[in-house]
Amino acid sequence: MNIDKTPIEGCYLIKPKVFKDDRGSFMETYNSQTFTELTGLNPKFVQDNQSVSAYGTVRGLHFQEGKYAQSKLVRVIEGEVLDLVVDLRPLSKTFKKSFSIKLSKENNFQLFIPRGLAHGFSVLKQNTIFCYKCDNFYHKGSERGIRYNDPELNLDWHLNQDDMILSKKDKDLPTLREYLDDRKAQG
Ligand SMILES: Cc1cn([C@H]2C[C@H](O)[C@@H](COP(=O)(O)OP(=O)(O)O[C@H]3O[C@@H](C)C(=O)[C@@H](O)[C@H]3O)O2)c(=O)[nH]c1=O
Repeated sequence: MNIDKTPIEGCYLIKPKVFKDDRGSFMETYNSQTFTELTGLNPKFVQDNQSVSAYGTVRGLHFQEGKYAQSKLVRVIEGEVLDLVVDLRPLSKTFKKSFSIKLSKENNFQLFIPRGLAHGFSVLKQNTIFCYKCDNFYHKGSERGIRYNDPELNLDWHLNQDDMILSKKDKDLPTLREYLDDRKAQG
């Protein structure tokens, strides 16, 4: 397993070692010991999620706030996505910066997303299966988000606007500016 730093502090790209033989292949999809050795982090994952999406789906940008903030370890087991994070930690050197990477069944890449980042992905192949571990439980009241087409972030989802499929909830999310103003007002 290789772990590469990304431009966003605490966000790592993980490339599992795949063993191939006549039967097929094998890989460790998570090893807490190796993960801690290579990153210095020790997340305690408590929830595993899976979504299936049609080509053109955009999910995000999502995060949970406060005591329900989540780190996530995300991967694709069928199909391909463009996975995208935005740093929302005000004290971070990369505050408001984004990073994206293609995750696919073929490359087996995983992205570790620390708490304090917004996360989303666009689906580049039909019936993509997206799996992820979270180190905190789902808590509806702590869910927050930023609109996928935020004018300030100007994110490239690698999709034509006409092909995009979004939930009503995601279409109605606030812009980054609206979210940050709201966060400031709440103290
Ligand atoms: C995220 C989540 C949703 N749900 C329910 C709520 C809702 O009825 C249904 C679908 O939820 P959503 O539309 O929020 O699903 P989705 O848009 O796939 O949400 C996910 O998006 C990606 C980008 C993330 O980063 C995740 O953390 C998560 O927010 O599933 C749970 O029961 N548990 C969960 O952990």
